[in-house]
Amino acid sequence: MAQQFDYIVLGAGSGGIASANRAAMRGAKVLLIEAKHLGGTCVNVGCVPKKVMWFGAQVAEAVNLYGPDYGFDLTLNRFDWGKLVESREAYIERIHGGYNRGLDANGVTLINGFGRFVDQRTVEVNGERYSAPHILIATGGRPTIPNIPGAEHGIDSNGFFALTEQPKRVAVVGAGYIAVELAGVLHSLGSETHLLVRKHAPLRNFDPLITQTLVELMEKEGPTLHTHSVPSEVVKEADGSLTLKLENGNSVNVDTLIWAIGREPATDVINIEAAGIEVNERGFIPVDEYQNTNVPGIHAVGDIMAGGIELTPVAVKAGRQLSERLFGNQPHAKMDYSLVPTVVFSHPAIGTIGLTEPQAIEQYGEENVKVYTSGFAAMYTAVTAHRQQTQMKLVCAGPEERIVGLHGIGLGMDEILQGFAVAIKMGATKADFDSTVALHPTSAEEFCTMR
Ligand SMILES: Cc1cc2nc3c(=O)[nH]c(=O)nc-3n(C[C@H](O)[C@H](O)[C@H](O)COP(=O)(O)OP(=O)(O)OC[C@H]3O[C@@H](n4cnc5c(N)ncnc54)[C@H](O)[C@@H]3O)c2cc1C
Repeated sequence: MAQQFDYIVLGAGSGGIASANRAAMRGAKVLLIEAKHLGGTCVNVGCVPKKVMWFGAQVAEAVNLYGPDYGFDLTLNRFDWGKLVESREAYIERIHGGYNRGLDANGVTLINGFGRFVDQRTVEVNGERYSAPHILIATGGRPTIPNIPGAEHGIDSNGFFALTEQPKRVAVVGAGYIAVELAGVLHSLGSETHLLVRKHAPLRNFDPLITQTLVELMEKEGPTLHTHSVPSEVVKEADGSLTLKLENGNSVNVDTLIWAIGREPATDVINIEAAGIEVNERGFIPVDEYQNTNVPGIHAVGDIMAGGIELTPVAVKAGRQLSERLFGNQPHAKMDYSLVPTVVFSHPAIGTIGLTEPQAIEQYGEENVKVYTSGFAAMYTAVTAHRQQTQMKLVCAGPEERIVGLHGIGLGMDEILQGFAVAIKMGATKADFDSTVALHPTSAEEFCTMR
């Protein structure tokens, strides 16, 4: 006999924990099943450890690039990668504790184990069966490894976070934000770092001003960018090093190779066939605007869903909205996937929301789009020999110049974006930005003073 719950959540990552807690707060009897660690990708091998490493890189930049011109006479003995990892993991442990306390307080039953479907209402974990009228699939994704000879000699982003020693020479393959971030961190912390991308640039789907500035900054400051570089084979040499051979005939020899070429859903291992849940050709689960799969009572949120936005706050919000709809007496609650802001923790950071300039022109017509830009050296860097570019863009549409896109690359952009995202979500126009008194002297003020 299966044990009965109101709601079973498969996967205690960003979406799963948020949904389970909210459902329990609304009175549901909830079972949460997690195969590995509470917090999922974001807390254990994603956003959180990545940001800690990025902060470490910021410290390195302050010491190496900016400190001397601010008058600091520094003698650096060494950088201890192991100590940074130790501090990071201790911080993550504290987050696990917080999650455990939250689930306990809300009365969520947590089981550690790998869940699989038995039928449309039942899952099995550790040999026991559990049933519920509503089941949420929030099992996230896993890194993709290319299908080329020797690919197994490389590691993925999970492997990056497992490194206990700093690689001396490293190649990161991939053009997305994870590749850009990992390469930036490694470079700033002192590894000889190569970033290899298939086409002409990383982050090709960002506004052209951002992509172009990122490439210029990499050319000036590193890491070494290899464009039009498609790996064909990895050879492990007698000295233990790895030679990454490319389709264009070039090769790169490194100690560590990191694949960051994308992520794929893990729907192939949870026996979804037993429940009759449809997946698309890439294995992601299609859902409607209420997070319903094709099977009544089975829902999906986060990285596992087809056509989603693979970000933690998106999974969290979708999970909570679903629980409000199912158990919170809010029958129309749903996630709004429009105007989601995104930050890339590159060097310097990128912040972006809404349409790029080409997207706005396609949507509104060139004659209805007006663009404002601003470029300058961030003040923090401008007083040093190491001046670093900031570039910003506002994309406006229609006679009222509603802001449909805001893009920036520069120091502090990660913290600047959130407030502007609120204004844009509320329908702000260029006149609204102009009528707001600037904060001086900051980089952010440029968004309110563009002419
Ligand atoms: C390197 C990296 C950096 C990132 N940085 C950012 C960032 O800065 N900002 C941001 O917003 N997003 C970032 N992301 C993306 C973010 O981590 C994901 O979008 C988010 O974690 C998705 O949440 P989720 O709930 O869908 O899945 P996950 O968080 O992946 O959680 C899924 C959970 O399900 C568990 N699971 C899987 N199968 C089963 C099963 N059968 N039974 C039980 N449990 C199972 C897994 O163990 C996992 O804990 C980053 C991702 C990576 C890889």
